[in-house]
Amino acid sequence: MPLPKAELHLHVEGTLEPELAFELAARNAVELPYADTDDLRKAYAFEDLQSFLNLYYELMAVLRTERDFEDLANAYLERAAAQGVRHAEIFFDPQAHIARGVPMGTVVEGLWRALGRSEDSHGVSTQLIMCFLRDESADSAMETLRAAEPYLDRIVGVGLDSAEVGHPPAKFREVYEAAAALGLRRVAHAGEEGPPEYITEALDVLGIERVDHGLRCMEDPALVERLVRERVPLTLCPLSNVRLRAVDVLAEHPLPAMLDAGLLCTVNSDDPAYFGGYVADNFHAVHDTLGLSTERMRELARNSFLASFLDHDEERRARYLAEVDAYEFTGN
Ligand SMILES: Nc1ncnc2[nH]cnc12
Ligand SMILES: [Zn+2]
Repeated sequence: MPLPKAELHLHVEGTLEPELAFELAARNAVELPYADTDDLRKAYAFEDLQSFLNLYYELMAVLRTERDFEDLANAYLERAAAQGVRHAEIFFDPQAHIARGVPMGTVVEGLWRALGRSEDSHGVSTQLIMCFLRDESADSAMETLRAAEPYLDRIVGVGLDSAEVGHPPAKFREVYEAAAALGLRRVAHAGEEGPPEYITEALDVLGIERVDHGLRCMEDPALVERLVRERVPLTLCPLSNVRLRAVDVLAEHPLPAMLDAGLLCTVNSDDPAYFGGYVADNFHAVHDTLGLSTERMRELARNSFLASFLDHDEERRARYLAEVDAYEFTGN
């Protein structure tokens, strides 16, 4: 039995496995510029975030109907359950779909067909976080927020993703203010490829409660001190960092130093279909390669529930934490 955990940094579109991409392409008569799944997998050699994003957006062309989004989310939830995930806070990128003529309602209703029965079918509780694409305009983000208003009972918060460098958080001040006024929780990718200043800006200007990635905070000791003092969670994605070359090799990942510094770190999979592993694979990789003790692994699992947006259901959070505390490690 895998260690119980929450997954807090997961792009549902990044769970599109090559086999499902081809199945959906056939279903929707979409032509993919790859001969087969092996040929597609050869394209998974990324140089940086942008080279990954190019493929990530290209493959989304196969997602067209509610059923497609339902199948995508169900496939993820089934895998996540097998990896010990008890709770998942799932990102989606509506602008990337709306731009292709797929309305917000199709995306949210489709995802909800899977998420709404996930507890019964997979034993995984879920929440949805709508991300804005930071390389699109602030006006486009605001329009997207307005388009989401009929679905806010299904969306717990907003996030910010896509190409980071050159798109500082402050561009989205108004849209984050509007999101807060609607009662939405706020997170943002910061410090993945971008500088530590983007992390500070996302905290101060956007009022975020969690930092997605946040890797580069380690370049700024005063920022680390602040993140520790304010108990701001970081959603780290170690295998993603290797594949997108934010770190050279996993053995050089700063996670052990971040934990030693007292940061509230969590481990997540980001875009598992593209980066060679789901969340338990990330846990195993950091355990095996970075030599983290079982107590550190338990801390990571505890952190995932402490950092989750389960504030409306503290009883559930306590139940999940008790499961982590009772977990007996066998082998690794
Ligand atoms: N790792 C990542 N960083 C920024 N945007 C993303 N969109 C999907 N995955 C992403
Ligand atoms: Zn991400």
